[in-house]
Amino acid sequence: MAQLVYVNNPANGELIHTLQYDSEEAIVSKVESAAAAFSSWKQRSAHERAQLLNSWAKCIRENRQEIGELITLENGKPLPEALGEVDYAVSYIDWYAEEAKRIYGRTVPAHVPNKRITVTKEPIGLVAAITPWNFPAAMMTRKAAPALAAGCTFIVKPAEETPLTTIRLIELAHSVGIPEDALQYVLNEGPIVGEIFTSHKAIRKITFTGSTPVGKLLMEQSAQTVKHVTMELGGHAPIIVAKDADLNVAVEQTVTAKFRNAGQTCVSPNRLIVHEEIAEEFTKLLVDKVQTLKVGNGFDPDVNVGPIINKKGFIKIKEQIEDAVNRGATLACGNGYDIDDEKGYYFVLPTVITDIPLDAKIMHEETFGPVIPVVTFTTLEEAVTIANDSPYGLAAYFFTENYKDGLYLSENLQYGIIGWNDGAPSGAHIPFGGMKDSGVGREGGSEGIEPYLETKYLSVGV
Ligand SMILES: NC(=O)C1=CN([C@@H]2O[C@H](COP(=O)(O)OP(=O)(O)OC[C@H]3O[C@@H](n4cnc5c(N)ncnc54)[C@H](OP(=O)(O)O)[C@@H]3O)[C@@H](O)[C@H]2O)C=CC1
Ligand SMILES: O=C(O)CCCCC(=O)O
Repeated sequence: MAQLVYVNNPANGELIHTLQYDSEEAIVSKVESAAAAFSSWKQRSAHERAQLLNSWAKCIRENRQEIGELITLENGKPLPEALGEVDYAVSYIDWYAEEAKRIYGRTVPAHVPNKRITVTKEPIGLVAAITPWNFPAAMMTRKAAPALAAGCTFIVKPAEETPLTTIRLIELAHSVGIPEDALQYVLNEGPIVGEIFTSHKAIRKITFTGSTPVGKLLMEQSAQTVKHVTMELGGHAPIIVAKDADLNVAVEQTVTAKFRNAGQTCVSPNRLIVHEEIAEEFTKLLVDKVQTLKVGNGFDPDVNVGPIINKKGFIKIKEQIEDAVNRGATLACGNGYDIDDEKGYYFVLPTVITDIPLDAKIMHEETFGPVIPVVTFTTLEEAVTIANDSPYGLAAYFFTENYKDGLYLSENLQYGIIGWNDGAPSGAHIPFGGMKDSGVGREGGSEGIEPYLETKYLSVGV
């Protein structure tokens, strides 16, 4: 009997759908058919690939409500956020449909008169993706759209918590004419699929979004077949609030950035580093705002913060809160859970922690939950030291009205994405990715198609 995948609603634990795992033989066979589809897909003109991507985007827009509801059902995020994710996911397809037409080569002046030198770009081949549950639509299109635009074929393993969104997006792609073999999904446990993807020679690139330990493992495994990799891994974003910051803007943007997706976002702020002279006022404004957030089922129109994806995620959050309290921290608001272990749902009240020592776990480990600690600083140098004291380097934010301080912070924060008076810097048109343990490579922007291309150099003697 084939093993089953049970997809449950994280807001109430109810079973939504049951799917069958692909056997290992079936996964290999899908990989091989996707590899075989490469020669014909890459021969389609860039304009034809772009047209097919545009048709896919149009079709997703026509089914926006259905996909949004699917995301809320299997991921738990509030429906308006899920619909926003559908728009965000489509924006990657729009962007790369256009970028498909701008894959330029160049001619190079030769060093001798009797040579002509050209450099061209070619699609890398079959790309395998492993995606997480926190943005089941956007993390898939952010990888599939540039791959298909470049002329690569694509196979994806979605997270076991949220496979339905991926499956539906792929069905829609096929319905508009993207060839079935060129865009496929597989279902099985992460380690099993990871092993097959990384060892199979036909796969030329692995693109992954997920935890840092799994990313490191995939990089190690990919070394055996010298695959290209893009790794979008964990984060531990600081927010620095300078004493001249517009506090209302800083609070508004902190709350939006922190509590979307119940804090389960790699660019979610994980530490607030606030100037000592404004810390009391800022914290009061923050706590007042956080206490207005309503936690519950994402289909309830009043709800702002949905459930935690699963028990493992909940335990990590609870341990970080308990560790902070054991070290003498104060819970300025929050401090509550609504969980049912038997049914399988886990809600965490939005929590602000103060009086916390710098060596507390939450100050160093990714939380992936609706909890944020506040620490204070005296000088900007000290704020930067605290902010950079992390193995991660994905996103950092700061709020200041002072131009010189802003330049100092943007130049000294060791992070790939910087938001200056901006808690929402993401977009299909910008390069998203991190430094240090947060990963390798960039997704989005003109940078996001390069990793799907090989460079070929032709020297002609004349
Ligand atoms: N950068 C980001 O955006 C994300 C960061 N995280 C961080 O990771 C923590 C744990 O979340 P979790 O979902 O367990 O993250 P994982 O990294 O374990 O899962 C992400 C994806 O990787 C797959 N996977 C797991 N193990 C392997 C493996 N050995 N080889 C190949 N693929 C694998 C998963 O498959 P399967 O579902 O089958 O296990 C899933 O599709 C979170 O609390 C958060 O801190 C998590 C998700 C996204
Ligand atoms: O959390 C992630 O996995 C990536 C963040 C996706 C949302 C964004 O692009 O801001």
